Amino acid sequence: MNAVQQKVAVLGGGSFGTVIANIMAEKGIKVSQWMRDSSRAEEINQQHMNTRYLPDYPLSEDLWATSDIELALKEATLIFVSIPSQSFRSVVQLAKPFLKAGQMVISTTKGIEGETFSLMSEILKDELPAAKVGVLSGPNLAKEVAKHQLTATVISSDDEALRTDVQAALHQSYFRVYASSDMYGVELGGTLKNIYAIAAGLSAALGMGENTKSMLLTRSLAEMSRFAVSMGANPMTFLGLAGVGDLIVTCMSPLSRNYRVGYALGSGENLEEAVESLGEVAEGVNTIRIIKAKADELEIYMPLVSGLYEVVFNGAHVQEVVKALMMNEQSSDVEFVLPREAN
Ligand SMILES: NC(=O)C1=CN([C@@H]2O[C@H](COP(=O)(O)OP(=O)(O)OC[C@H]3O[C@@H](n4cnc5c(N)ncnc54)[C@H](OP(=O)(O)O)[C@@H]3O)[C@@H](O)[C@H]2O)C=CC1
Ligand SMILES: O=C(CO)COP(=O)(O)O
Repeated sequence: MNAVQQKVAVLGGGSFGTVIANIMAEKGIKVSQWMRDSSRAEEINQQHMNTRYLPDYPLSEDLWATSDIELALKEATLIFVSIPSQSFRSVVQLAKPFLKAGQMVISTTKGIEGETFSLMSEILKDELPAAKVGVLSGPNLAKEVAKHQLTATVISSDDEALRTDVQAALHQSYFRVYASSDMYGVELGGTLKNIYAIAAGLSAALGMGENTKSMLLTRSLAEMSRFAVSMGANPMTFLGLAGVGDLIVTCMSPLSRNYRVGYALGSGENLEEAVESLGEVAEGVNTIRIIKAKADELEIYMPLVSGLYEVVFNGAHVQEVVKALMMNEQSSDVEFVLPREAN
């Protein structure tokens, strides 16, 4: 089907759901955006704004929002789910009675379900066994996309038709969509980098230099790819937009909510205050806890995650943790070239 003839539904009324829906509405695709708050849906329909999540960014007059999930999903062939990981499964369950076999359902969520250690694609497969599943992830700060800053992302799926349909639906003069078949790697890239964005924000608040930033980013990439490979992902995925690309943007931009939580912690706020003052989702906070538990269980070496966990949840002093990290046994640079054990 021609992209413009598709009917698309986006589940989620936050910053990312809104920009994704808006990209497609701007190019004439029929889009319905579902959100639980009917007054916000009215605001999008009448004022063409989402002032809670994207203040100051005018939206397409063709973007239509509703709080009626059945209506939103009616006749939709492509469905994006842009809901924080903690509520993702419950929203998919809400949508389930209105979905048909063979529909394409794509997660844009960068998090893990703690109780089951499921990525969002796994929740989709679990809840909707007859759907075609994909994930969209990459360096995509919602507020920059809303301003039409030139941006690229990745669509990953085993299903070639899904990849090409999403590329066609989202391609814009300011938005490019690259394809991947490593769904697990793409999804883990987007999820894990949130942890290191908290570490980067924290270090920025403490005045780290450029050498330190570079070391932190590169060792974060080493650690996240080590974890992902031990879970079955392809390390080459981490060279792409969904790996190093998303790590760079999230660790360097104060627009990142995870970076902002880290910055607030480094400026002396406690975790509760930092999350409260943000007022939006920062997936990395839960992800630290979930990944730390998994790394301990599987004995995966993740010194940055362990150190950050101590600082964020156990009140350890950053300087002490940093000193211990720096004095650790020296190791291999790229362990896919020189294995750590061989050093
Ligand atoms: N923002 C960004 O730059 C990007 C975000 N992402 C990812 O997209 C996902 C969504 O993030 P984002 O849109 O930014 O989040 P926001 O915090 O901006 O918005 C969250 C949205 O989810 C809704 N929501 C939460 N729980 C429920 C529920 N139980 N039922 C219905 N709606 C619910 C909220 O509704 P309500 O307002 O009523 O509470 C709100 O509309 C995250 O995993 C994030 O990592 C990915 C790329 C970029
Ligand atoms: O994933 C993002 C950019 O790609 C958004 O990051 P935050 O959730 O930290 O704002």
